[in-house]
Amino acid sequence: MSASILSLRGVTKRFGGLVAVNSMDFDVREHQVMGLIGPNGSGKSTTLNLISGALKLNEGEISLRGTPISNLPAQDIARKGVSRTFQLVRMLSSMTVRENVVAGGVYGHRKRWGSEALRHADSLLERVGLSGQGGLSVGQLTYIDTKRVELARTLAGDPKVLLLDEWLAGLNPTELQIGIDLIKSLRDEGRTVILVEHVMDAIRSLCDQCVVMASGTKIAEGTPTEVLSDREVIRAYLGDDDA
Ligand SMILES: Nc1ncnc2c1ncn2[C@@H]1O[C@H](COP(=O)(O)OP(=O)(O)OP(=O)(O)O)[C@@H](O)[C@H]1O
Repeated sequence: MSASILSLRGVTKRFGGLVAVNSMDFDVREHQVMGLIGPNGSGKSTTLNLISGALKLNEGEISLRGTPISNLPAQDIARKGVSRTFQLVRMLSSMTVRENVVAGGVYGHRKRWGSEALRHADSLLERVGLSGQGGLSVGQLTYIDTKRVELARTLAGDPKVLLLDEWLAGLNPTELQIGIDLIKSLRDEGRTVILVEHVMDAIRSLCDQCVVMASGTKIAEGTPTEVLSDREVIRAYLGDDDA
């Protein structure tokens, strides 16, 4: 079994009186895909924001290979190899697709400059299915293609731990299969992936482990088959009447 690369212990985030993330504990093992799932508003995106440093914890600790990272600014966490995509894609509209990908590497784990950065951006665009599209303005892209660019941007800094926030949402069945295969290939090349996802087919076929949240708290942990047959998880998704 692979070693733990990322650990959360007692991680708590409050927004005023609301406890969005309540004493979360879990470990993510190296080279695995971990699914963070749960009903709307259960605290999944907030947890990703705490890992990436976009939000600061109220209590607890997050460590990367045993070294605490939760007190670091977001760009330092990215430099250590933890990067994320956003649920609402954030593109720099004055730049081309290729320039957006290059910009994504600026705070990354591995930096490239000049022609090397441009070549690397083109190879990432090819990888996400946007071969030859680097010169387009981002305004010319379809929704799906902006998501592809978002992933290429995140990969530009060579992250070891990739945080995907509903990256597969809104894809049609053909695109979904391509997206699933792409995430599998990222794991196969040695990256660790944490994905927040509502698409259950993707959870089943991609995740080695899942953590299920409800109202900010971890209610189950295990393989997709284990957690998706857990009574408390079914109750959290369907409500008491339907469980
Ligand atoms: N910046 C914020 N300020 C105040 N409350 C917030 C903030 N961000 C999130 N929340 C609240 O924290 C709770 C958890 O939200 P979060 O977005 O983490 O849930 P989620 O599981 O990712 O939901 P979804 O699946 O709908 O994206 C919700 O009640 C949400 O309204």
